[in-house]
Amino acid sequence: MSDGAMTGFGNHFATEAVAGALPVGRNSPQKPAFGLYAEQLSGTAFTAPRSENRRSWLYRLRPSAAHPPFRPYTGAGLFGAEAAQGAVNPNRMRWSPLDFEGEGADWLDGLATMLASNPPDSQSGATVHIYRATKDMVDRAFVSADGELIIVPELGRLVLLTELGRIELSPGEIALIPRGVRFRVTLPDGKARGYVAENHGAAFRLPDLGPIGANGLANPRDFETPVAWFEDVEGSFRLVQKFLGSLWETDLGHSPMDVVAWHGNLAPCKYDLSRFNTVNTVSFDHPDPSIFTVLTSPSDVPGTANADFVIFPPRWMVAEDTFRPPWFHRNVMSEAMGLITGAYDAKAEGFAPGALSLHNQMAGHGPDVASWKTASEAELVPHKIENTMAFMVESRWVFRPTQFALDHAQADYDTAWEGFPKASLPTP
Ligand SMILES: O=C(O)Cc1cc(O)ccc1O
Ligand SMILES: [Fe+2]
Repeated sequence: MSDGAMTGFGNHFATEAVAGALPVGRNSPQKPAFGLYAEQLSGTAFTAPRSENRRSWLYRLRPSAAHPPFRPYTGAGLFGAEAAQGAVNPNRMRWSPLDFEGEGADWLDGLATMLASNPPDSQSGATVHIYRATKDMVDRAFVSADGELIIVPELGRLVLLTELGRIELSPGEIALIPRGVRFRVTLPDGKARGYVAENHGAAFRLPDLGPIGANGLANPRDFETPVAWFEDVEGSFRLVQKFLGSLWETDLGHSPMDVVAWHGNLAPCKYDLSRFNTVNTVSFDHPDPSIFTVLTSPSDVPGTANADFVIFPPRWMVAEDTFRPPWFHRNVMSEAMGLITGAYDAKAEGFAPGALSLHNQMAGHGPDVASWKTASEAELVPHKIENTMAFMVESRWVFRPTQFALDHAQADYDTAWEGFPKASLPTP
């Protein structure tokens, strides 16, 4: 965070870029300072229980209501695409890192929707996108009415210029942008690729820690929310909104990042994944990956997430008499995975940084043959898995590949599990 940051997850923050802009003791004074406009941005129903309630008050140069009608936007051909038509096949799927093609695109036009689950108006499910960008978003902003966004850079830094502040984001960090927050993206390195997990359900929050206790995993104080920042830009400026999976555009004539002060607990933040306090076995067996949950979006079934954002960070492996990598499994939850850096301990080949994999509900998966062989024969001395960071979006809802995803999947992923020797029982 370049211009200062406020720490904590979901805290009630108060910040002003110009002294005196933030009203004291009330939200909506008759005449806000300097002629600013007060606006409430709600992330939950007004009547949501206090522990769930998320909203912020924004004090801006112009009301965000001031714009002409939205018209369809066709610039980002692969973004917002629906799931492919026809029956969803149950196959395990994997995608090599997507190329940077043609003339290049900014962050918005460079988004490709890969996996969609429930329609956004079901207020459940998650959508997984990949971005490839080589241009700054200059005179336009983006907003998703469909869900909050976890942005996961894999290649190149991003600057997220949001209504509520500036976030500088490097690979190894993630940003969380609430539903409805407008932003544009610039590329300090001129080139960027990464993932976006769009959550249509209940807002992400830190998971309960249960017997782990009061500390551990992602600690609240490591989340950083930017202080108020605004740009006073007039002239041609467009806003593209994602709404029910489709893209719409309107002309604003000014930058919507014109919020001079704000307060509340609905705000973007970032988190450095290297701050994650990884907890794991010190005896035997490979624990369930829920111990690596950074953020969770609960559903209406207790313990059954709408979506969990899980990471596989560097860690010591010390388990005795244990097959240490992920076991073979079939999961009632559906798993989309990406790799930010390094290698993943269950896949010796074919899963490079920038790749994506999908193991939907009940798909048999786990270590590939090479990883299984190595781990089955390894001497079980303490071993540190280093220089790696994979992540998983695990959901109770099946992920449906888009047509683009179906057309670009690796052809031979099933061979990852080809050639396991059969167990041989003792002769009776
Ligand atoms: O399938 C995967 O690679 C993800 C995963 C990792 C793990 O350690 C245990 C279960 C699981 O689904
Ligand atoms: Fe899995």
